[in-house]
Amino acid sequence: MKVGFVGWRGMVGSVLMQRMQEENDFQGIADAYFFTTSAAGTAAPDFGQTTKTLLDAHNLDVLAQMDIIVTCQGGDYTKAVHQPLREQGWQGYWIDAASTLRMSDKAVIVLDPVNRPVIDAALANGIRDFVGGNCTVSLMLMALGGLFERDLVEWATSMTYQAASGAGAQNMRELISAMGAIEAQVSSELADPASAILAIDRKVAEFLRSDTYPQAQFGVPLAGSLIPWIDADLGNGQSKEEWKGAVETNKILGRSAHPIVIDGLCVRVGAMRCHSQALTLKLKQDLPVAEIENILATANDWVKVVPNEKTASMHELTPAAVTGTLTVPVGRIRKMGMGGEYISAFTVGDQLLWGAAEPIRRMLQIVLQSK
Ligand SMILES: NC(=O)C1=CN([C@@H]2O[C@H](COP(=O)(O)OP(=O)(O)OC[C@H]3O[C@@H](n4cnc5c(N)ncnc54)[C@H](OP(=O)(O)O)[C@@H]3O)[C@@H](O)[C@H]2O)C=CC1
Ligand SMILES: N[C@@H](CC(=O)OP(=O)(O)O)C(=O)O
Repeated sequence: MKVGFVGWRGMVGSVLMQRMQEENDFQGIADAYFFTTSAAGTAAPDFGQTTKTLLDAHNLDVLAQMDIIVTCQGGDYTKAVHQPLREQGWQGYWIDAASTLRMSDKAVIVLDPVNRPVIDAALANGIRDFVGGNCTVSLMLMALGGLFERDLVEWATSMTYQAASGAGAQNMRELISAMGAIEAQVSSELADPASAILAIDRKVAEFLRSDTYPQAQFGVPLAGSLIPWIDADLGNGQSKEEWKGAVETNKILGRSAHPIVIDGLCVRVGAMRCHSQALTLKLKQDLPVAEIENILATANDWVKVVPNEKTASMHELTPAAVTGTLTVPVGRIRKMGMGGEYISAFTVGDQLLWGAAEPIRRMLQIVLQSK
């Protein structure tokens, strides 16, 4: 099988390459090819493949020679290349991290620990386009998939705390720069234990509202603040990120015809690469918390139920604890005051791993093993 990689050096692509190396995935690929939109003909990364130069990612004739194309290049690239390639008769597998094709009837959203039967049925039916889900959706389903799998959820609402990485590499840099810039405003006052906290606070507030605060990427301050809107304004009061929560979840679960109501608010916070979300779920039954925890804990190999206690929650249920790992902890599970069917949950996950690269990596393995 000839496998072409596009977008391998971007943030998501780099995490994908890192994971493929960790899992020795390249050993199972007879022929790997690396593409570029900017530097065709220069040296390719060395993952043991025979072709050592980068190929032009816009050359349809070269792309058409691939059996599988894996792209983390982004939605504009998918828009420019996917349809023309299909129109010229290419029958290969297209595995994509971008959102462009997710809601297409000809594409499946992949998250195999949750929807392997949907993926297998699609492969059997000749589907060739497989797309990773929105990071927030994938992480929510990795955490709470057990309840959805057993059809126990009547409705769910999520309030998210999304990391800077979801907006891109430059946004992560801006967050760190802004953190440093805030500290620099008041470093002398901080060094003096006798300085007045309200004077420090006033200086920080002035800086947050000033033109010198670094905000070229986000447009407004993130460090020392938050941004209660992610992605496009759909014009109906909902953000596109919030819309994805419902449509993608139901598509992943293969129940778009009988959708579960899912809605919430998506908020950007000053975390680096872990998305967190607080959920309220109405279950169809009044189940004991221990049974709910057991259903969640046994749903896949990566979810980890954190006891609803202060110490465990503070140490195990945070971006600081989870970043860079494949573990998806879920905790703060308790019955809410509204009644026995209403439960709360809080979950954290690395949005570059299960939120982006890992479902793509695993889908490539599934296709390779199906041949
Ligand atoms: N960020 C996220 O959280 C998620 C992103 N996605 C999807 O993945 C797509 C890619 O996202 P992301 O990885 O953040 O994008 P990046 O901006 O990091 O990378 C995209 C491309 O930019 C080019 N590029 C230009 N300059 C550089 C540089 N200095 N370092 C690395 N690459 C550079 C590369 O293409 P070339 O080599 O051809 O020049 C690279 O493949 C998104 O558009 C989105 O569709 C999906 C889920 C989550
Ligand atoms: N929108 C997500 C990141 C992302 O890339 O999402 P999508 O793959 O659905 O475009 C965020 O900002 O956190």
